[in-house]
Amino acid sequence: MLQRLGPFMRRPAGQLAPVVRGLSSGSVSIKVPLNFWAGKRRASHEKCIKENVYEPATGKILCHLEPCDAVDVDQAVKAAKLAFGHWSKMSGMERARIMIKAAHIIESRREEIAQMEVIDNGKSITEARLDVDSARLCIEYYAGLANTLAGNSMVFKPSPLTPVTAVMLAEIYAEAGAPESLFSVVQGGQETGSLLCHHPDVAKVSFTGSVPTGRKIMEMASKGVKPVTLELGGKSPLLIFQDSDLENAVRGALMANFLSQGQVCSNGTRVFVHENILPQFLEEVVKRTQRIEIGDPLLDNTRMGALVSQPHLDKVLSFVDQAKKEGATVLCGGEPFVPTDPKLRGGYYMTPCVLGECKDEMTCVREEIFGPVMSVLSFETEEEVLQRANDTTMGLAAGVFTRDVKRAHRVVENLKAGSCFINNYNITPVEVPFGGFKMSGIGRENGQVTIEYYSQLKTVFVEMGDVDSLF
Ligand SMILES: NC(=O)c1ccc[n+]([C@@H]2O[C@H](COP(=O)([O-])OP(=O)(O)OC[C@H]3O[C@@H](n4cnc5c(N)ncnc54)[C@H](O)[C@@H]3O)[C@@H](O)[C@H]2O)c1
Ligand SMILES: O=CCc1c[nH]c2ccc(O)cc12
Repeated sequence: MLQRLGPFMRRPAGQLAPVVRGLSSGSVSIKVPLNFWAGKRRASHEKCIKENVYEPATGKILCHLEPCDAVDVDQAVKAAKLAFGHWSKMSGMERARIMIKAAHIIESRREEIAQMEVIDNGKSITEARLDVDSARLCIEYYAGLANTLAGNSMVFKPSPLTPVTAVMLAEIYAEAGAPESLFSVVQGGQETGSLLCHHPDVAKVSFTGSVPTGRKIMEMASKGVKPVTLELGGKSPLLIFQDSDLENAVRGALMANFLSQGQVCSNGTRVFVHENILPQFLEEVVKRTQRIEIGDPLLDNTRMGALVSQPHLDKVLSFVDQAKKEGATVLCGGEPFVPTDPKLRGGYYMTPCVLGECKDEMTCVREEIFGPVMSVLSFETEEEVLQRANDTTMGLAAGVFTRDVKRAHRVVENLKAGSCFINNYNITPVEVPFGGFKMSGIGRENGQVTIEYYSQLKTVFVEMGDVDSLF
């Protein structure tokens, strides 16, 4: 449980809380360059047009993004190629030691990294601390496997909306003793992304993003016959049967919809509830949704921060308008939210929304919204709900709430999704593979199997005797 304690929370007697310089929303302005390769932060080589990056919590300019052009990308990739040479010559044990050191640095800077992630992304500090813990656990887990494996170097392009914390990770690996450019960061949008996909020295492309962009990535990678891992979008179903523990089903539905302001790929946004328990479910889910504390994401009691950008907030709100036009009922939320604190007034907040009387053909039920909008649908039979749950082009995750173990297993066996949850939702431990069926993606992240997606198999035949020739 220790990993879940933040410095402002209760900790075991005798353990000192780390001293953390606290950031506050609206107080940060980043002037240092955000690209990183060959051992240091770098500006783009050309005086390119800088793009404003905004702090979601306040709408203030946080920093300026200098997109990397072909020369920058080429430098970063060439440097990564050199790093790969050094890294592959190190023993598994040496590589594992560096990874463990990086994990320790992350642990010691937990609060600082989490606060910067909040400023960058807009999510609550409580979630950001858990994300930092996940990152550390992930590195520790793979360090445990590294002893027996070959390694890779990586050039990472973050979303242009959240460019800040990836560079911190690059600095941490460098501090931990990784070869120069083992993990590099190039900033930019689709042009920079496409330069990476096309670069002849990039041997593998791993992409996290939407289905339409994923399709373009696959197309670009196909030109160089490069393998791809695609972690794409979802429209995942959550099935709540009549015999479920209603209290836990409601908790599960909230966890399935409102983490990170609903900006989670695996969210269970199509909530199918058995018709006999629908009124009780709706009453409770609406009551709890209305109680969600929205506001300054750096405050400990905030449970919902700001969405990632103004255009994205507008898009999510327009999905709610469209749902109303198509006949759904807004049971709560779905409105822009203006916090009372004047410094947050330009932030991208909305009230979490529950839509009732949804039907399968509505836009809110068919399309990924990627915001805090739960669509609730009613069902009668198991057979019917399974057919409707699978009636989607995506298949990232799915969940079922029931007290009947046989039903739970039967339902999960028939759900076409990469991660299935029984009586819970959105649990993603690093030991367990994560990835989608159908258009939700290709390949897996996490777990041992992921190693396969980042490795080449080489078969070597050694003849110890004479060649048995037919000629
Ligand atoms: N399956 C997963 O693990 C997972 C995790 C997080 C998010 N997602 C999905 O990501 C989406 C939200 O993220 P988003 O809005 O950043 O997605 P997006 O597809 O708009 O952008 C993702 C990234 O692709 C880059 N990009 C855009 N067009 C490109 C192009 N033509 N060539 C190369 N790169 C290009 C962007 O700069 C960005 O870095 C949702 O659909 C969500 O479900 C999936
Ligand atoms: O938005 C989706 C993020 C996510 C949640 N759990 C996992 C596990 C592994 C991943 O690669 C992404 C995610």
